[in-house]
Order: sequence, then structure tokens, then C-alpha cells
Amino acid sequence: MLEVSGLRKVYKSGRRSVEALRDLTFSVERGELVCLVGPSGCGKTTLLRCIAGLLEPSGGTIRLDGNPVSGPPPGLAMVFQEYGRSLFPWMSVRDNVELPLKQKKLPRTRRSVLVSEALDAVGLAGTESAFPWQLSGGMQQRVAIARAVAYEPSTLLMDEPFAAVDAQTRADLEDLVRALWQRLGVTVLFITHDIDEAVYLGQRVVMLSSSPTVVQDAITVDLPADRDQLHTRADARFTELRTHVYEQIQKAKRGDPTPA
Ligand SMILES: Nc1ncnc2c1ncn2[C@@H]1O[C@H](COP(=O)(O)OP(=O)(O)OP(=O)(O)O)[C@@H](O)[C@H]1O
Repeated sequence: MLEVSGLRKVYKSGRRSVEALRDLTFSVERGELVCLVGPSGCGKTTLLRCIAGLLEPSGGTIRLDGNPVSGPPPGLAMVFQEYGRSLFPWMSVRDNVELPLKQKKLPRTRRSVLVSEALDAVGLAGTESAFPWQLSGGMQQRVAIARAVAYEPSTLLMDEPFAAVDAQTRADLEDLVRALWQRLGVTVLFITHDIDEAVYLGQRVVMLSSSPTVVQDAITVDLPADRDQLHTRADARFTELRTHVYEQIQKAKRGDPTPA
């Protein structure tokens, strides 16, 4: 479970200070999939860096599985937008997925099982000896997801992971994330600029305001758990929910107050 409470971050350099995050409070329950959307520049990177223990908040607390975050938390794995930069080009697919498991000091046999299972789960069995640059963008992002999954995290943080792939691949990867999440029971915080993606994927959608950032609104996505690209997106309730999120994001951009 991830708990962000009263999070504030002010960047200070000399006499200049920028309040990026004003007061962020939200939580992601154990095993929940929550999407976070907000206007550009709303402090998403700042928030991520705080959750990942790479940046010290100016105020408030972050807890992961009950423990205060100070430094990179052991139960957290991340998937980034720039798969090209997050995979090591000189390492095979197998070695890329295995690397964090070596850092975790798992024995060789266990590492081997986890790597094979994770690559199988993302539909990449048989690519172990390929190098990332020999794969398509979508396949590289699958490798990055396999690496995160193999690590067996309690929480998966996904930072606009599909922003750089084509629409068809993106749809496939969205379905992959939901399938893995349902299968593994992992807690997922998924950050995206794409409102449709947030509603399609999430059990809840948390909307952020413009910087200095607060939580603008949060909704429960009361769509059936079994989702598919064709029927879910054509559902009248899907349209209602996306309209609501869109309106809130527009309000956030204009700086309108948060709803009561
Ligand atoms: N190191 C820094 N020093 C000073 N101000 C910063 C620093 N990093 C970010 N900011 C400011 O904090 C605010 C939030 O920035 P951040 O990069 O977290 O937003 P973002 O939501 O990730 O942006 P985008 O959606 O465009 O990627 C911005 O006003 C930015 O100018």
C-alpha cells in the first residue's frame, strides 16, 4: 500500500523558490490499480522522485507498505516512458531482466526461474538472447515491464510507460498491464497524460491540479473488471467518466478551485 500524505515540495536555489507540490494526499490500497492524471508541468516527475526516495520532500510523508520512504524503497519497481534509455543496449534481454535480481542477491536458480516466468508473462519467451536494439519499441517496453515484474515488487510505479509507442501497441500493452495486475495482485500507480487510458486502466483515477499541485478530484471507475478495448471504450459509462475527468483537467489548467 502506498500512502502520500500532505506532500509538499519547494525547490530552492539561492533566493528563488518554486513550490512544485503544495499539498498532495492520496493512497493506493494494496492490490489496487490507480491512475494519476494532471496537466503538463503539474509536478508528476517531482512526485515520482519523492515516492522513489530520490528527492526529499519539504513536508508531508510517504509510506510504502507501512514504512516511511527515505531512500529507494525495496518493494518498489518502476517502468519509465523512455524504454530506450532504461534498458542497457550491450546486455541481452535475459541479462537486462536479471540485473535487479542480482542486485537483490537472489541465487542463480531462482533468478533463472523469475526471468523465464516474467518474459513468458509479457509474451517474450524465446527472446532471451536478443539485444534490446534488435526489438521493436513495443517489445522493448515489454522487456522493461518483465524486468519490473521479475523483481516481485509489492508496488509498481509506471511513468507514462506507453507515451512513446504507436496506438495499436499501446492498446496491447494496456491490456497486458491489466492482465499482469490481475494475475499478480501487485499495487500499481500508473501516471499518464491520456484521459482515456486512465479511465480504461484504473480502478480509480486521481486528478492533479496545476502546479503548485493539490489533488483536484478523484473518481472510482465503476466499469466491469473485465475490460476490452472495443466494448469498454464504447460503453456509455466510459464516456461519462472520461468527460468528467476531461472537465476536471480543464478546470485544473484554468486554476479553478477543487470541487467540494
Ligand atoms: N530542480 C528544479 N528546480 C526548480 N524548479 C523545478 C525543478 N524541477 C522542477 N521544477 C519546477 O517544479 C514544477 C513541476 O515540475 P515537474 O518536472 O515535476 O513537472 P511534470 O509534471 O513532470 O512536468 P511534465 O508533465 O511537463 O513532464 C515546474 O514548475 C518546474 O519548473
